[in-house]
Amino acid sequence: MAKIDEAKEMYGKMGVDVDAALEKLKKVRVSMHCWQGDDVLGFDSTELTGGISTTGNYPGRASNPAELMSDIKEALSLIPGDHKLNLHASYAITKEKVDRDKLEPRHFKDWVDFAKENNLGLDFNPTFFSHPKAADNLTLSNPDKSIRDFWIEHGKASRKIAAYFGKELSITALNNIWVPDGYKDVPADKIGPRRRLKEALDEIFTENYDEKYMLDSIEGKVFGIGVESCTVGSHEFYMNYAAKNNKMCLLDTGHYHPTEVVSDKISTMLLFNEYLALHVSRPVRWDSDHVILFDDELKEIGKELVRCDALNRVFIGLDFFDASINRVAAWVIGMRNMEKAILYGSLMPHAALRKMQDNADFTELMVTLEELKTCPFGSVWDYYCEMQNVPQGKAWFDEIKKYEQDVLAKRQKKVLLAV
Ligand SMILES: C[C@H](O)[C@H](O)[C@@H](O)C(=O)CO
Ligand SMILES: [Mn+2]
Repeated sequence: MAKIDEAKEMYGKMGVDVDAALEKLKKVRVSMHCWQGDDVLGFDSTELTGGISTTGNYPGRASNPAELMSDIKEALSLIPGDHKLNLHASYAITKEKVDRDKLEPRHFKDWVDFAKENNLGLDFNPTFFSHPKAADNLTLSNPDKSIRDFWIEHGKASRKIAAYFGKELSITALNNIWVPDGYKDVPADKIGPRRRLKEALDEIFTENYDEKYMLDSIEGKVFGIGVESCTVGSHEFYMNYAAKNNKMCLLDTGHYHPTEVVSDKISTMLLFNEYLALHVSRPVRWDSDHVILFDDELKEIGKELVRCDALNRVFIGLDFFDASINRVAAWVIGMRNMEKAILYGSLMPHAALRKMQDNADFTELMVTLEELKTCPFGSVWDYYCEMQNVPQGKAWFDEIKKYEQDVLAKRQKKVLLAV
């Protein structure tokens, strides 16, 4: 008997329809973040600021649009399904010298063409860091009105660009605002900066866009490097702002206290909001942005998205950046793991489990959950990869090694020759 037939039989005995689970997974577009490919540098700056950092010096970093696109294509060829690409404003492709407040849709036309060629949706993020006007980590909350106005214009420009993506691709684009604003040491005034951030957001959001094309999200955080004592855009700030202004909250799994888990927040957010956005990351002791693994918390997130029937209400994006390993492999590992987590969550008899809980059959609930853990998940995942014409098991890594030898290593050589 083929492995997949054995798996279908075993899952069937647990009350799970494997084919239905695979159909569900096929429809999910995960947003792959472009910034894993170049250590978040973008094309308009040479230094990463904003309280985030990459560590490592693995050879072959993409340093121009052609290289980044080539690496993204390589990664996509090893990831099952059709997805989205998440861009930052710092990745505009233009020969003009254009500052961030003056960015226009045309500066992203090459990305739209790329998305069309590769069957991708696009998401967008204004870039409020790695810029001289963000040098002291105060952008939309800066006491200096001229700096605030610059960033407000950037926020407005980014919404227009996101709406252009949505219209061109017929896939709603998410425009996510994250600002690094905060204070290294105990501030004397917290309500002032938060009021300025609130008013700046109000200005950014004055124009209405068709929700078919673009939706806004706002991303809070506990702290960043250099702004350890106060983050202006905290979780509570954005949760309240979003509720009052009909905006979407974006929960980054690395942006909470170490014992808090985002998987436990999803159901609450879904009860009070039509949509939710995620940045799936892996915090190791802090917001370290490690590559996501198929670990317990990722499985919990996958389970929650499925059992809340929320796969069409949650914008799933990834957010990690590791410069210590092959960057293309990092994308493939993370994207495949996110998909595995959704599949894992789909291979569970949720209605029956819910009934056990409601009937206080906690013993049977525990027994069933434990048995599910040893069901042949791997055979179903391999089958999905085969259906989607991407390598199964570890075979995808052979392709990465070849790409490293043929493409990435040559980039490094070019740099050495130039030295
Ligand atoms: C580059 C991203 O936009 C950034 O990581 C942001 O989303 C974040 O999570 C900052 O900690
Ligand atoms: Mn994030």
